[in-house]
Amino acid sequence: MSGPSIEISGLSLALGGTSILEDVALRVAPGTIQAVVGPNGGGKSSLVSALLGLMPHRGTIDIDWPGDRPGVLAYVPQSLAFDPGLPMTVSDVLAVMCQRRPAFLGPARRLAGRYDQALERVGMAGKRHRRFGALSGGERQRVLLAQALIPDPDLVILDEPMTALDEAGAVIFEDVLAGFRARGVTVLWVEHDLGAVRRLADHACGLNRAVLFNGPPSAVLAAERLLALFSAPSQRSLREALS
Ligand SMILES: Nc1ncnc2c1ncn2[C@@H]1O[C@H](COP(=O)(O)OP(=O)(O)OP(=O)(O)O)[C@@H](O)[C@H]1O
Repeated sequence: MSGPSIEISGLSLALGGTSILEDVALRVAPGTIQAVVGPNGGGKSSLVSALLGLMPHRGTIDIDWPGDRPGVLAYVPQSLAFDPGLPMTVSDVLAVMCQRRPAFLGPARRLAGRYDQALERVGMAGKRHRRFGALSGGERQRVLLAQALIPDPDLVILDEPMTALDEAGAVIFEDVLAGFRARGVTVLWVEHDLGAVRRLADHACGLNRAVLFNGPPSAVLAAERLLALFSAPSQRSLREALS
């Protein structure tokens, strides 16, 4: 199965009485890599949470899977809230994130063989039995990326997956993304590295409470738009100014 399309319309979300997202509309075509860029606190992770069904919101999010059944979704979180003292191995963490059966029973048989393969893909071969809490930040990030490869996803949601990755890790990430593209996986990718977005995304959406722009990176990531996106005091007036 190839990836689904995503249609977000009229999405508004408030937290603690503060408006976080306002009337967000975004269409992601099947099998494309859609980046979401914007300033800290601009609502990118909140958009991801709404997409994952984790945050109450107004408006609609339609994921249109090809075929007659929903496909497989993988999610790479921005970070994992984790007590580094917990006696959990890399394998345990993969089991917690990739399967419904309790992690203490070990990996589901159907997935067990894929752990080593996924860890090797992200340059973590042989580290399956290491304590997760003892890994470096970049190594943990690689494990988070590896867990998204295990279920063979049709839709992948990445929330700042390059954070903490070194140069070799960034090359691996780019290769993983190329693999998703080749398989027709739909990717929604929150990212701060605008150079990577320019190189790798099909479309880039500028989000700061509202969508300020969306289109091919070469067309929309121009200096004046980025300045507006990252310094805007009033998003509504900017959106009008940019349209
Ligand atoms: N539970 C909450 N209650 C109140 N405000 C919240 C809550 N969670 C997030 N926020 C606020 O919502 C806003 C958007 O946060 P979000 O994490 O979506 O931004 P972001 O664009 O992903 O930022 P970053 O680039 O820093 O990761 C922030 O101002 C944040 O403080």
